[in-house]
Amino acid sequence: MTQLRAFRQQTVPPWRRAVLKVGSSLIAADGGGLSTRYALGLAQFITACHASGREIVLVSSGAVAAGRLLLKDHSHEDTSSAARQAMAALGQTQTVGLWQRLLDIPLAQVLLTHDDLRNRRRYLNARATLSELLRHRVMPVVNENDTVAVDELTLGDNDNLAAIIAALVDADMLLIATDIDGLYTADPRSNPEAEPVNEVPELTPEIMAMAGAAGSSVGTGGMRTKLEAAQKAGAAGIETILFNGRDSEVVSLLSRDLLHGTLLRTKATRLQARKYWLRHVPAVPGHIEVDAGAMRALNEEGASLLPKGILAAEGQFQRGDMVEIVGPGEHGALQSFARGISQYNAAEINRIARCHTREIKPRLGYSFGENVVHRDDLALVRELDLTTGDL
Ligand SMILES: Nc1ncnc2c1ncn2[C@@H]1O[C@H](COP(=O)(O)OP(=O)(O)O)[C@@H](O)[C@H]1O
Ligand SMILES: N[C@@H](CCC(=O)OP(=O)(O)O)C(=O)O
Repeated sequence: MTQLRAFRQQTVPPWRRAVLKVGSSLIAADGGGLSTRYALGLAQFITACHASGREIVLVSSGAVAAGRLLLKDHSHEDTSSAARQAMAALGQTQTVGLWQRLLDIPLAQVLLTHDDLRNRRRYLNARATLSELLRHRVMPVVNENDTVAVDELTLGDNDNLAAIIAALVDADMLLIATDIDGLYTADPRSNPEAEPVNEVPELTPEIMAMAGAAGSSVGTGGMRTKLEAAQKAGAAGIETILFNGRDSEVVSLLSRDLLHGTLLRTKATRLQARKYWLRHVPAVPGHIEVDAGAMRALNEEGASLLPKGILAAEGQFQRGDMVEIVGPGEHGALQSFARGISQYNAAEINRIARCHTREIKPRLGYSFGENVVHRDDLALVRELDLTTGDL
């Protein structure tokens, strides 16, 4: 490739929690199996972030590329789903092993499919697991569960998965490490005139049209899936940066929040994005009725809803459903004052209503946590300007 114009240096917006996506091209460079060559610099970056109290969820590709060499009769031509899935299963342990060797941080392997994340209950379960891991300062290492995800494997879409995970864990930033310096106005591998794009204020169709396919034999989605990921993250109010994980200087500068790459901004704020979502997810029939104390705590103190303040649940809703929350209104009538995602189904709520949180487990035999509706999943009617509040 001829010499391209360099990206200018810019400052990375402040962040505390980020999803770092590392492409196959970085940990298993073209056909050669796993290698520490580029992973080492990225591991140093992760270590520096961890040491400064930042949290990283690592979305690491590379299982197929790593597994390919380990299959006895490995053949680059054998691209059947079953062969790629076998490679992925074999390569996955190697990939996590590689990161564990390079990092003195406890790692937890998390394998997910897009289907899992479309299912509300599994989405909540994944979110609870990831936040518990982060709370314990364990770094989740996420990949697609290739063994069962045929579509995803053909699409090879860890970029989009990383964006969904960023929204799931409420990250401040999505960091995508790849084998090229950033976004160019065209694929520089076929267009030597391509210009670097340092900053994208908004992902317009013109920007999306700049993206071409993958550049290496192991990478899959190319720039297109990275821009799609930035779009998804942006809709959730999360900004994305694209940088070259092969360039040790670029990676080391990133530890000092200096970027040589592309910053993809978003106009949505995190709060707006969440409120938008809470406003647009339809509530299921039914509600949770709370007492005056809980109503006040939710309305005035920004509290989560605990079982203690709940009087009853009405309807047949499931864990993960969006439900109305009602409390005492004027003249003894019930008033709908909030809505949120319930962590328990209606029957479970009726068994734990009025209880102290420590009673949840003894009563149900299990627990999905102390909050029936977490503050992050709750919007007050007055914030949403939804209705007059009448049921
Ligand atoms: N407009 C563009 N700007 C930069 N890279 C592009 C562009 N269009 C396509 N590409 C290609 O996308 C590749 C990165 O994607 P990919 O190979 O899937 O990597 P990864 O394994 O990191 O996901 C680059 O190497 C480059 O050839
Ligand atoms: N899940 C697959 C690859 C998925 C993928 O998106 O790959 P890449 O384009 O290199 O990020 C694997 O681990 O090999």
